[in-house]
Amino acid sequence: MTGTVLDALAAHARERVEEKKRKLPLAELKRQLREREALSGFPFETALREPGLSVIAEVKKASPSKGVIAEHFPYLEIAKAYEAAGASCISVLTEPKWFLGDDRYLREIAATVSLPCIRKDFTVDPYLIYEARELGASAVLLICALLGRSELEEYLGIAEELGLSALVEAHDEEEVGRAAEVGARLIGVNNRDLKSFSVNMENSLRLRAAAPDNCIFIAESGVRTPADTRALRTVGADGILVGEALMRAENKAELLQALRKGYEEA
Ligand SMILES: O=P(O)(O)OC[C@@H](O)[C@@H](O)c1c[nH]c2ccccc12
Repeated sequence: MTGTVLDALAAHARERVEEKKRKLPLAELKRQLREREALSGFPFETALREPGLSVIAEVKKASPSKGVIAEHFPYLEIAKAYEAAGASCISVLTEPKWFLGDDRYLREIAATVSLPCIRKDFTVDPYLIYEARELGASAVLLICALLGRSELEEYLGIAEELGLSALVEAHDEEEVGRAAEVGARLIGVNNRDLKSFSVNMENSLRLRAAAPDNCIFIAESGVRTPADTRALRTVGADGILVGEALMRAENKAELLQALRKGYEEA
């Protein structure tokens, strides 16, 4: 992703938020949430704490780097297949322009499967966190490259208050340090460079040591093979976030099993 694409994604996310606020003001959204039963026990984090390789399986129709991944996109069937295959959690893209995501996909998937779901979007405003809760998510993504330290702290606090977990995404040493400083319990290192699109597994392998021992450490993007998960186990990673490889896999259970096996064998 060129600097401009990440900038454009963030700018478009801000526009989307303004439109959402016009349709349903934050005060009204908050009021709706107060009528809801509290979300307790941080189910997303709890699922990731299970022993063995944790797998966050992503429902993704397209991406800026790959274009359309799934022409035919039966999102509920895909989510159900992930659940049956033994995924720990599900990630659902809600960004509409570049990832062809939709809030509706998240709402329906969260209501259908029993796995905890993360809203995968460009969180540039607290509104998207409250809305994630309303859509049925139990976690949100916070991207360090888009948020300063004080925003990260504020957004983490809002998520916490709503009972949502936050996966804090970092791409380099400085960002991992920032995630740790603000007390992120779930840290994801993206193997995809948000500026150049290039994917390098070495990134998460190298940065494991920069994150606190006791955080849940997730390797994101480009994870495809048992050799990848074997290497990740060796450095002490807890889980993976996999989109494209699982989306394209005819037999999702088989791929998931192979990835787990690679991890167990390390
Ligand atoms: O399809 P992949 O290479 O397995 O990647 C999944 C996930 O890591 C990727 O979709 C992602 C990581 N961080 C993001 C931030 C926004 C949108 C998407 C992402």
